Amino acid sequence: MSAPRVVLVGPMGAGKTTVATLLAGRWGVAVRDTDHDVEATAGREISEIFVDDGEAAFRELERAAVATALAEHDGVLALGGGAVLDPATRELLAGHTVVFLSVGLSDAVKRVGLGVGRPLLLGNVRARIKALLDERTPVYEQVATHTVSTDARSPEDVADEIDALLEAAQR
Ligand SMILES: Nc1ncnc2c1ncn2[C@@H]1O[C@H](COP(=O)(O)OP(=O)(O)O)[C@@H](O)[C@H]1O
Ligand SMILES: O=C(O)C1=C[C@@H](OP(=O)(O)O)[C@@H](O)[C@H](O)C1
Ligand SMILES: [Mg+2]
Repeated sequence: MSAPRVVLVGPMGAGKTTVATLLAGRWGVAVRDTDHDVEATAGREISEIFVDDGEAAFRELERAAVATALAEHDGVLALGGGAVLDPATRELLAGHTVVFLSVGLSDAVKRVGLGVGRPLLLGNVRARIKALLDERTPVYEQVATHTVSTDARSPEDVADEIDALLEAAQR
């Protein structure tokens, strides 16, 4: 049975997609991102799925995408920021190496800009991110085997820490 070498979770703007790509390049393994898988399955962008069918429909596609990726992907896997809200997904994550990329409000706001392409940030981006961080941080902590802070750090620096953490865990 294969399992991802590492699964990255955390809020929008934590750098999951960016750091997953960096790590996979370093390790010479494939990268997978459940947001991309959902878009490929639906044949539409995430913002279109939200507008056309609503968030619940997106979450159902996301739940299936995460389950498939956890079962068949053996490289680096980035989840969308809200994937861990699903209890079945949290159960599936048990036993995997899961890194919570944490980010504070001000860095997250800088990184997502106007939030284009992230429908949950429509309106007041700062207020939306604050609410999501408050609500979800305990859930990220619950599923994570490791936590890495990304505030004021480059993606390369974050990837270095994950690399070192996993190497130490294998020893
Ligand atoms: N450590 C970092 N420092 C500064 N900018 C970053 C960092 N990580 C990611 N970014 C930038 O922030 C934005 C969001 O990154 P992304 O990887 O899409 O995050 P996520 O997938 O967690 O939502 C991108 O423009 C990316 O280049
Ligand atoms: O936090 C969320 O609920 C979401 C995060 C997004 O992914 P990123 O965390 O990669 O931006 C994407 O799945 C969707 O817009 C919803
Ligand atoms: Mg992403």
